[in-house]
Amino acid sequence: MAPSLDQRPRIASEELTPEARSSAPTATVAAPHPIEARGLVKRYGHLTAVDHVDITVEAGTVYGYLGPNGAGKTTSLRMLLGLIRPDEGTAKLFGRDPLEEGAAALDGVAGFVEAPRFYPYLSGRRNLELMAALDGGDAPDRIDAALETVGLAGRDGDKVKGYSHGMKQRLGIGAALLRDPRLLLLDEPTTGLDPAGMRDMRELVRRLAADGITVLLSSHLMGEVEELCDRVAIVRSGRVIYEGALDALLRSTGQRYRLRTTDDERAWDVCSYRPDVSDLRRGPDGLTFAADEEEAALLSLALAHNGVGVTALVPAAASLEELFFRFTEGDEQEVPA
Ligand SMILES: Nc1ncnc2c1ncn2[C@@H]1O[C@H](COP(=O)(O)OP(=O)(O)OP(=O)(O)O)[C@@H](O)[C@H]1O
Repeated sequence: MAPSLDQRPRIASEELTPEARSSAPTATVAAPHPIEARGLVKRYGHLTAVDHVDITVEAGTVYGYLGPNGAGKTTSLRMLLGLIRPDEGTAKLFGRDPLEEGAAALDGVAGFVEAPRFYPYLSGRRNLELMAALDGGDAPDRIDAALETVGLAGRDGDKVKGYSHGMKQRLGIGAALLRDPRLLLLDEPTTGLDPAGMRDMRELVRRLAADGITVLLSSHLMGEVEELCDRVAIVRSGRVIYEGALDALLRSTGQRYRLRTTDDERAWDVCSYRPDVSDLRRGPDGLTFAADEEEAALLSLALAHNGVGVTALVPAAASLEELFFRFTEGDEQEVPA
């Protein structure tokens, strides 16, 4: 069960005189963050899978932990949940370290790493009943609501072996909801789902976040993170190379334009010669570059002067996908501070 506000640390009243004690207002310390990890390191032989990672997830956010395959996302989540021991660093959930405090540190915390696992020959409901019995407390009373929330109320009597991958993922979230979580950790919850399954899962995460649950979502899908998350950490080779608000990241590249022309090769040359056009790139939709409005206007004249017809010149924010590839495959100096 979630710790009540009364269990939050206070200034010990024993340190005050009896008079002061009776008149002093009780000073409360700010509630600890849902996740606070400092300097996490995990090595496997010569490989440093997670390399001095700091993560702070504030209450009420949907936090994207984004990185390519093998970047160390699952290993980080395992350490956060106390499933494996870091070689260095600490991870605290609501101020408690799962390695030191065991199950008590996981009060109000739920989720799954890699894929949720169930007894295939039992029904979805029976699986949840067994888990609820393990969780204890009023978890059994939440089964119906959990099945309803994840859209399995009509299929709860079917054996899990007959569930689609998407249904199993949703049942995994249903199992997490039995714990009445304030924090959900989800490791690539849409991996392997078809587009409709992905849409349903995103919708579910959005609804849970709207209900006030803090979510840490690991993913290598930029669109998903862009759609769902307020804050992101981008990891590459075990290290966090960017951490911050998603909108700040998307704005960090300055004013950008997308340019389509009748002759992109020639347009590229014209753009390259202009000193006030920077960060020129080729994309699937023509060229993109950074410039101010005045320069964009001058550039359109220069293109016309060089016999290049402009079919589109529109302001465009850099997409997370563009930034992700730039950061995870390109030069690290490109990552904004
Ligand atoms: N138990 C282990 N023993 C040895 N190496 C491991 C172990 N677990 C993870 N690794 C390695 O650590 C690195 C990070 O793996 P991890 O699974 O955390 O990455 P990931 O970002 O979750 O990748 P993916 O998106 O593919 O799931 C990889 O190179 C992986 O091979």
